[in-house]
Amino acid sequence: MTELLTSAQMRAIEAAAIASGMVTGLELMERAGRGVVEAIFEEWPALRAAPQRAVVLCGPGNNGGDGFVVARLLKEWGWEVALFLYGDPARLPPDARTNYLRWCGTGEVRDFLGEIPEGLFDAGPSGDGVVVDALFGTGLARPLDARVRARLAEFRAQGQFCGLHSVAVDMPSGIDSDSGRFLGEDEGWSGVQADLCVTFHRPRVGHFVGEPSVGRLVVKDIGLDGIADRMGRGAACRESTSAADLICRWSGDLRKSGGHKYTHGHALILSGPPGRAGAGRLAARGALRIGAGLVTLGCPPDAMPENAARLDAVMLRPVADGNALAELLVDPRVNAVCLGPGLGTGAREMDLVAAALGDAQRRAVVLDADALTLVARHPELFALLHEACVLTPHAGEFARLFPDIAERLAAPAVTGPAFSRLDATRAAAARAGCVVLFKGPDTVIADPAGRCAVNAALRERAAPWLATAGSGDVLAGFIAGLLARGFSPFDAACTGGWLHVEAARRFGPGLIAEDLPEALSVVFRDLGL
Ligand SMILES: NC(=O)C1=CN([C@@H]2O[C@H](COP(=O)(O)OP(=O)(O)OC[C@H]3O[C@@H](n4cnc5c(N)ncnc54)[C@H](OP(=O)(O)O)[C@@H]3O)[C@@H](O)[C@H]2O)[C@@H](O)CC1
Ligand SMILES: [K+]
Repeated sequence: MTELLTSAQMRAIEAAAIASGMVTGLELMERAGRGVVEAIFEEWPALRAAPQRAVVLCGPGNNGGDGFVVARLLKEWGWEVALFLYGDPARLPPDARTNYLRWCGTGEVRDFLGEIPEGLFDAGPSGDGVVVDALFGTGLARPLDARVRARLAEFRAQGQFCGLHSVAVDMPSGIDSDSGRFLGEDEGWSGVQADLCVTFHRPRVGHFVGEPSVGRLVVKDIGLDGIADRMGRGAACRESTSAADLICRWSGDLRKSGGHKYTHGHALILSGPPGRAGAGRLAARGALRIGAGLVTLGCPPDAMPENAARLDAVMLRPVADGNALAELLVDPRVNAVCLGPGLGTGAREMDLVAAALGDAQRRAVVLDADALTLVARHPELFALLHEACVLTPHAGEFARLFPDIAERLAAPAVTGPAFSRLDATRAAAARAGCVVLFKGPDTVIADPAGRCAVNAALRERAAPWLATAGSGDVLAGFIAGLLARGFSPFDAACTGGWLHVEAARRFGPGLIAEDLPEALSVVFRDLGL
């Protein structure tokens, strides 16, 4: 797992490091600038071969300070560097001002809003180069002024047109680092995507949620590791607990060590009427493949022949109504229930949801798709949610369940830190009193206590093939299977989500939902299980 930080947490860590005397702000800035230059050469090794051209855009704060360092270091490499400053040099913060003065000893400072010199974007002597955006980083507090935005877009676009790589320092300017959202009324504006974004110490939440328009993200060490631990019991330490975990590994133990089938739990998947039971079967197969010892599909009696013809290892039971479900749940070995995929939203299904949630044992329940619609429609069902439940809404279902939270998330972000998908999911989990997995390429999982994780399928971990019918049904089954195996609701949601993306990535193009459970065995083998 990788820890993600908010901008306030990052500031607290930096401030604590500086206050402890272990490093100065100027040293951190030097390391940051050096990190950016290293990342540029690592990303495009050919740039090392001969001097190139750089256009460096510096802003009025310490992000601009990093830009002055980058400009100076590239100039030392013999590059042609043109530097543009937005803001008054006399008002730069002290470390940025020091680096401004160092730069002034070697090169010219041009006005960011002034004329763009002719031929500026002609590639360097070897036909290559970079445009470095060091206008704003974690200090962005409000939307960019229209002139700044237009000029930044012009720099990026012309640079891209002329074949220069686009590099953002810490965050592409204009994006709020806590939410990944563009600040401003017309949120969709993004200028041109940065090919490379170089951040420091730990990634920020905004690098993984929202729409961070970054081709590749590199995190450079600037010597702050362990600072929160070393600070001991100080306030900065408490402030710097992580905002979220990016799931890079599974969070629970997936190994199966001996025992018999009941040792690994029994998941019950409720399915819908004849002709609509495929979604339930997909969920059931997912639950079985992920390692539940037993999986039963409970379907309306008239759907028995269809399901019997399609199932082997998955067991089948008729479940006519809520009473029939309650009878099944008398067996304490049935320890996880999944409702939603292809279920329907009629009286029987409402009864089933009520029976599953009202069960005295308070066993683990995954609610997806139609079950979420029912819970959104009927406050009496919502009131039955408890801490062993997992809700897996996509954006539409989320808006039906939590309309005011969704509205707040959809409203333009005009000040930083802006309301993020993380904030929204946390608020939803607190209100529902259970784990919420808010689906998207930047899936967020939160529990009612505020614990939060991001399962980002972005950039090198992108899995566009997951946008296929039935893939959500399999995810619900994965989570149900892990709950049956004894994972906590939060770990089941995190691990299920992580494996879902990994399975899709292993299979790749051409993926359909049926392939997801089958691809799990390859993922497990790669994990050494
Ligand atoms: N701290 C450290 O030790 C290290 C920090 N590092 C680097 O520092 C960066 C953070 O620096 P930072 O806090 O100075 O914020 P930054 O992003 O430069 O902007 C602040 C300035 O912008 C202004 N401003 C804000 N919004 C605006 C707008 N829309 N339009 C116009 N102006 C606007 C704001 O003005 P004000 O809001 O006060 O009017 C203020 O002047 C961080 O991203 C990393 O790159 C690294 O060197 C590692 C060590
Ligand atoms: K920037």
